[in-house]
Formats: sequence, C-alpha cells, structure tokens
Amino acid sequence: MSQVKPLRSSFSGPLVGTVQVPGDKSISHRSLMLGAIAVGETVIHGLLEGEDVLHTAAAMRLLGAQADRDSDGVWRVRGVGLGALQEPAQVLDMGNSGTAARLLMGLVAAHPITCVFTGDASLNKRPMARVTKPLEQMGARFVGRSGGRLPLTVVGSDQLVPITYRLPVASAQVKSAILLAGLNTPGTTTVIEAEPTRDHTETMLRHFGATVTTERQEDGALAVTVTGQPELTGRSIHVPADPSSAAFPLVAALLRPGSEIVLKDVGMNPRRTGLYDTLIEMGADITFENQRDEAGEPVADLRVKHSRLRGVVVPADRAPSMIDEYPVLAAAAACAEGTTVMLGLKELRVKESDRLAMVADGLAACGVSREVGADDSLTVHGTGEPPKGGALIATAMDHRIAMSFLVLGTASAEPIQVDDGAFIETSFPGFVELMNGLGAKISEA
Ligand SMILES: O=C(O)C1=C[C@@H](OP(=O)(O)O)[C@@H](O)[C@H](O)C1
Ligand SMILES: C=C(OP(=O)(O)O)C(=O)O
Repeated sequence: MSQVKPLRSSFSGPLVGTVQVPGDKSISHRSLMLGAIAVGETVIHGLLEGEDVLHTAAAMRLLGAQADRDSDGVWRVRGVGLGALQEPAQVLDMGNSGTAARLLMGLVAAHPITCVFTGDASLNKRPMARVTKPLEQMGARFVGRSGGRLPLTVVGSDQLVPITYRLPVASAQVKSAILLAGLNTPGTTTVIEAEPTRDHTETMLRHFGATVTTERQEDGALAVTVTGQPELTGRSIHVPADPSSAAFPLVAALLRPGSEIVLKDVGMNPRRTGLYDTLIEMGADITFENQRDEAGEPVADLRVKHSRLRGVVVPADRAPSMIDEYPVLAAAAACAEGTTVMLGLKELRVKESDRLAMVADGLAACGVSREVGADDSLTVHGTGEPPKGGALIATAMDHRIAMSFLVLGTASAEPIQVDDGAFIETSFPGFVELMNGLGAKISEA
C-alpha cells in the first residue's frame, strides 16, 4: 500500500453527468482464478484494476498461470488446467482482500501443493476458520496462528473428499471457497445456504463449462452442488461495472439538489441489488435503462435524480444482497428525514474494519444521532437537513468507510476529512476524479 493519503470532502453543488465506475470486484477475482485453471486463453474485458484484484493476478502468476494486460486494457489469462496449479516459490500476499484470500485458499486446498498466505494488517485480523474448517473436513491441512488468522499455510491435496456443508454464516466467500475446492475433488460437493448470497462463482463456473446445480430444500434453504473434475475451457468475459462502487456516486447524486447522473453498465445481479430496493423505499428516483445480460450477469444503466429521502426499516434478510453498502446507506440515512433502522449487521464487524463501530463513531463525530443495538443493528436519526460534518474520520484501512464519509461530506454543512483515502485504490481506482468530474468537491487534505 502506498503512502497515507488524507482527503477532504466539502459541500458540493449538483452532480451531473454520465460515468462508468470500474469493473465488479467479485467477478474480476473469479475471472482471474477460473481463467488460471481453465485450458486455453481467457480474455477479460473491463477487469477491475484495483489493488485487491491485482493481488489475485499476482498470486495466479505465482501459481503458474499467465495473466497479462494488453495495451488496450484487455486482460489475457493462459490457464494451466484444473489440478495443475504449481507450488508457489513465494508467500501469497493477498493485501487487503478477504475475497482473494478465502477463495484462493479453497482453490489451492484441492491441489497437492503447499502455500503460505498472508495479508496486510487489516486482512491478518479477519477470521479464516470459516473457510479452513470445511476445507479441513474435505482433507486439507492448515497450519497457522491461533484463532484462525493469517498468515497461515495450506497443505493441499488432490485426494480431498467431497462434503455437504451448511453455511453457519451467510457468506459468498465461504460458499465459493468450498465450491472451488470441490472443483478438483471427485464426486459432488454441496453447499447449503439458508440465505442467498451472491452467486457469481456459480454463474462463472457454468460459463467455463462446469456443472453446478441448485436445489431448494424443504426448509427453504438452497443447496448448491458442483460436480468435480470438469473440463474447464478458457472463455471471454465482460465484467460489468461494480454495483458496490456505483453506490457512492449514486448516493451523492440523491443527496445533492439538482443532481442527475447516469451510471453505465452496472451489474444488476438480484443478489447484489438490496441497496437499490432500500433507497427506492426511501423515496429515491432511480430508473433502470437499457437492461440486458452479459455472460449470464444482468446489467443496466442507472439514471439517478436528487430525491428527498425518508427513513425506513431495512430487514435483516436483505443484508447479504447489500452487505458492502451499509456504510454508504448510513450516509444517506444521516441526510434523510426520520429514522432508519438497519437490522442484522453482525457480519459488518469482520470486514476490512469493524464497519458497524466505524460508521457509528464517524456519524457521531459528524453530529448525527445514532445507536448501535445489542442485536448488531444500527439506527440513524436523520433530520432531513445537512448534517453538521466538520470531523476527521478514522478509516482503519477500510476503503468503504473512506468513500462513504467522503460522500457524506458532499452534503454536510462543514467539510469532512478522512484520515486515509489510500485504500480506496483496493476497489475504486479513480474515485476522486470520477466524483469531482460529476461536481463533487474532494481534495487532498
Ligand atoms: O464473494 C465475494 O466476492 C464477496 C463477498 C462478501 O463477503 P462475505 O462472503 O464475507 O460476506 C463481500 O463482503 C465481499 O466484498 C465480496
Ligand atoms: C468486504 C469487502 O471485501 P473483501 O472481503 O474482499 O476484503 C469489501 O470490498 O467491502
């Protein structure tokens, strides 16, 4: 990670214009990983060139694949074939990225190689037992720090046994790690999820030629099954713009009077769109234009106009479809009229930072009344008027905390400063330029 980069965001005029935010982070990681284990070439258009994804690209190279960027920005991955990943000669450094670490641990667990994983100070605090436990049940071995944190060593095997595993937490990363381990395991591996989480792994596995089925259980849970040892063939992939990144200019445009923006080619996977449902319930004027499909993923252009927002209750079962969007929703709630209650936020405590605590502390510093419930809920009391702002926000190596408070700064009476915007590079390179191009006032502090 580069140098510390304090940023300041000031009360802005209307946001106006048409922009495309960078490619979807989840889909970008998966396209590099599946490309690396397919036979032949995978051509990726619109790959997110954020630091998280670049860590995945570097890891896939250390595991034996080729992954290169053409001068025109297209990425080409030459895969080694399923089961043929090589033992890396160096530690796999996953930087700030939980997705990269957890998915790759699943993938290498089913190869007869030993890999050491590490990350930055934020990633090395995050729980990994959620993936090592099911992978151990399959027969992989892990040696690491107590408490299941990185750095840790994966001793993989091509003799894993398939399992049926019920997810104890709603996590697409855990689901994906198990499915990716199941890929090079004979027989069928099944993950049962009580709450639907993002299904990009399933969609992309099918795109590369694997068989993945889903079956509704009697209790309403979904069983996702991958058939092991398929032939995977290199594919062409068009990565949609990331809905989690689109959320930042979208909320800023809703908050500033006179705004009208268009966000091009945004992913509309229904397991990612909980923020739109919530904002529309709050009174947001968002229209979905030019709806279409790209490699199994729905995509649309979003037209967003300034709107007067009202507080709502966001049910806990919506959390998986907007898990990364709560910090910016909290910024919207701080400017809305009335109380917004967000339920079921326990998972926010184990992201790049404890997002529930960081958001609550940051809102209080900006003069916004809020409570954190013992049930891991967040209640935000908006007045319909601009919050006071005028605070320095701690971001704790968390890109989404930084971007969310910069969005709040565009609508606050006094400027909001974030202590470090450098981590924005993990998911949204060009964030400041894109926001300022629309009319925001964000500068180095
Ligand atoms: O699978 C993925 O690409 C992701 C899943 C989510 O994490 P969890 O699976 O931990 O909920 C999300 O927060 C993360 O940004 C990306
Ligand atoms: C939680 C996130 O990512 P990851 O888990 O991949 O670090 C995120 O991008 O908000």
